[in-house]
Amino acid sequence: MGSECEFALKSHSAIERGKPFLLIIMDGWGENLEDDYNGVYMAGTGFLKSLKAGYPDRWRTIKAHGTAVGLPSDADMGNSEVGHNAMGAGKVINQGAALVDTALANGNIFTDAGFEYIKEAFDNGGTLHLIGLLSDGGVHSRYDQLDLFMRGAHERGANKIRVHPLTDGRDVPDGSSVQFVEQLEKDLADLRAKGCDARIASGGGRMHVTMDRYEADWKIVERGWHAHVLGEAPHKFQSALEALVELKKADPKVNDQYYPPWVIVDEDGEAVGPVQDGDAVVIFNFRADRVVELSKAFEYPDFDKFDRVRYPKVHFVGMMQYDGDLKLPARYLVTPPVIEKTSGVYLVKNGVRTFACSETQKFGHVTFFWNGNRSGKLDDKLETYFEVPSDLCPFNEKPLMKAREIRDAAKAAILSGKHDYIRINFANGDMVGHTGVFDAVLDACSVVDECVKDLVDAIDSVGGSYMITADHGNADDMVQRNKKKEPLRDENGNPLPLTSHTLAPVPVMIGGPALPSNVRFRRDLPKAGLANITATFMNMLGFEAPSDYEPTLLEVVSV
Ligand SMILES: O=C(O)[C@H](O)COP(=O)(O)O
Ligand SMILES: [Mn+2]
Ligand SMILES: [Mn+2]
Repeated sequence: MGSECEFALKSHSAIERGKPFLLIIMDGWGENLEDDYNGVYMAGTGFLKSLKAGYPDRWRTIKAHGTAVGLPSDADMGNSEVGHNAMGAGKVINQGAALVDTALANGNIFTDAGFEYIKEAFDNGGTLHLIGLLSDGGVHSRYDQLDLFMRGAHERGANKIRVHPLTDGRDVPDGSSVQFVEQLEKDLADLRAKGCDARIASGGGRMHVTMDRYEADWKIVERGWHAHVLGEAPHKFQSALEALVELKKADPKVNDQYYPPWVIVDEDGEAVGPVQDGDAVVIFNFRADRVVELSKAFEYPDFDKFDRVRYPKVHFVGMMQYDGDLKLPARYLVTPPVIEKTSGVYLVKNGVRTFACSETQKFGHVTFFWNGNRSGKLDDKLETYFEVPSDLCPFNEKPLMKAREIRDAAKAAILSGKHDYIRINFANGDMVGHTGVFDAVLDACSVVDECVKDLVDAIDSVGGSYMITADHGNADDMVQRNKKKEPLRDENGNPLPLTSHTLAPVPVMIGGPALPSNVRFRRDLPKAGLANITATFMNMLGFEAPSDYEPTLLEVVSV
């Protein structure tokens, strides 16, 4: 971590150290068009609305999407990984999606060590398996990257390819899985025409099969292992399209996110693509959180989270290395972004006592992503990380999620006097927003408003200060729209739900008795983004921020 003095921070000129500082991230909470489809606006969010009266001195918005958070283009919506990385690090980091684009464009993805390793497998007759999220959402993966990679791999010797797609409906509209599977079938047919035995082998919906995160429910990964590796699933079909159509016919409640696992079989009922000894396996997601668990199942000989039944000896790589501390996986195609000297590192070196808390679904966001994709604590003595276990159901069924439990834990931390910096994430706007169920989103946003108010009251009572912000939009727009921004409807006239994040900016609000009255938001940073909040909250903790961080949003005015 370098020498202590390298990390020593100067005191801030106007804000003193010593009073507790509360940082709240409202996940999936953008500032958007105030109409009937804006869940944040339509919900009982009176407290947060009242803070807007602080505009422009203590309430403003910042960018949370596209190039402002290191994504390839301004058409890319923000997401938790890039958002929490930026807020934790104080810098705009060229993110996984962009790094994979570059590696495909300059060809390095096919010459680096990771590819050499899988090539050994298919040069010796092994099948190349590709497992990952099938969409153009650009949050965990992108279809064009998969397509370019498959073609490039075939040109370099992969003669048998099996794709194991997970349907999305979360970063893209529900129902779009059919188009993506059709596109994939077309591209696989092109490969077959070139002599490659290329097929879809198994799949399922991302929230039910394979893509669990933060060990919320290993059963999800187990289902994926059975389908992708063992070639076993309760539902067997001769084509992926048939799987999507028939499974939906059998249960209309099934959607892209929650398709059960399925396997493609030949005329004899044999699975067409189980993973065998000597095969190559690639996870083509670039984002870590939802593929760490599957990576462990492939990589760890002594894995014990479920019975793998069969553990094939394969050449396994990730699109990226998903966890730099665990070195997981050991082999990967593209080197992940290096995120160093994060705010957490500086703050522990300067003695700040931190309490970080969320529920399981967002726990790694305020710890792992926040600390630049580092697992574990930065300092055992100074930091307390507290996880509230999430429910295991679709979150529209329990839209309050664990907001009140997180509030209670944070309140106790504030009142205890044992922590200088309390950092929490409320998952509701995002996790319920992804379900597309508007009434549930209203409950989700209202409970966040209630809990934020309680915590601001607690911070006031101890003379502290607070910053409330968000990582990207989601609940702020719950309808799909045409180019004129008019809502789209189905054949019965019902609005078509928007399950994905939005491109909206997010609000930032600051206050509390410890914030001197002559400190306010400056007016000269109209294009500020999430990375600008880092220097800002370091100021609120009483420090000048490191000089290479994006500038603070604060200024001190003379009174
Ligand atoms: O993984 C998910 O749930 C979504 O793809 C993105 O949501 P997040 O970036 O808010 O986690
Ligand atoms: Mn998020
Ligand atoms: Mn989300």
